[in-house]
Amino acid sequence: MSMLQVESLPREIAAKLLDIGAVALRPEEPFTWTSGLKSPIYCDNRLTMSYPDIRDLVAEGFAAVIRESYPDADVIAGTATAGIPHAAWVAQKLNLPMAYIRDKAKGHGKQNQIEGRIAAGQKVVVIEDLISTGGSSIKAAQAVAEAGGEVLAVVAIFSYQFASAEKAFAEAGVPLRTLSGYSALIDVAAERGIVQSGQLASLQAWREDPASYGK
Ligand SMILES: O=P(O)(O)OC[C@H]1O[C@H](OP(=O)(O)OP(=O)(O)O)[C@H](O)[C@@H]1O
Ligand SMILES: O=C(O)c1cc(=O)[nH]c(=O)[nH]1
Repeated sequence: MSMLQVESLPREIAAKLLDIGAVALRPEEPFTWTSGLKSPIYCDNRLTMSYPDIRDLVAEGFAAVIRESYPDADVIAGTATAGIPHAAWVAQKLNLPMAYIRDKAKGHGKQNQIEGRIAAGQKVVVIEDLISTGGSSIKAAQAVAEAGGEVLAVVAIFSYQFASAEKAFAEAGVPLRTLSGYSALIDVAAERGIVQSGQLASLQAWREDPASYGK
């Protein structure tokens, strides 16, 4: 692949998500998110698994961020389920151990929440596919901390960049880095004529107050 330009990743990844139909707009029948919020948009980053060039672009992006900002990471830990494959690809690129974090401990077997090894004191980068409220990945980071790991950051493919999510990460003391996000997505979608200028204001207003949408 050609030289990776981290600065151009937000638009590049947003364009790829649009290319593969990962972004669905459905204002007439809002999606229900994992947090319970209703949304006119759903971004299915799981589809990137099916495209080797796109999943490799994502893995290169993650690897570049980790090499640059978290070079002393000991473990790459994916959030279950959608973060797991991306964690595996970047751990392989960086030749680092990998683990994954379930949303809750198993009710049988070893009753683990974390699978794989995270030893006390190890520095961990958590890989997530997408940040809406941030609730899932903050919970995952807290599980790592309870296991004795030191969370260096959550690094995600995409964030809706809600102010409330940024506040939640700040309050939890968990640094967040993302490869792409809603602003880049809306810019590229507008340039392509996928969203019309008349829809931009309502998409912007939705992002400023997502909790009120559909109420
Ligand atoms: O920032 P949040 O508000 O927590 O939302 C984002 C989370 O929601 C999705 O997971 P989902 O619960 O759909 O499960 P999956 O990863 O197993 O598909 C996504 O993969 C993130 O983990
Ligand atoms: O918040 C969620 O559940 C969510 C939103 C979204 O756009 N994509 C996704 O996979 N999950």
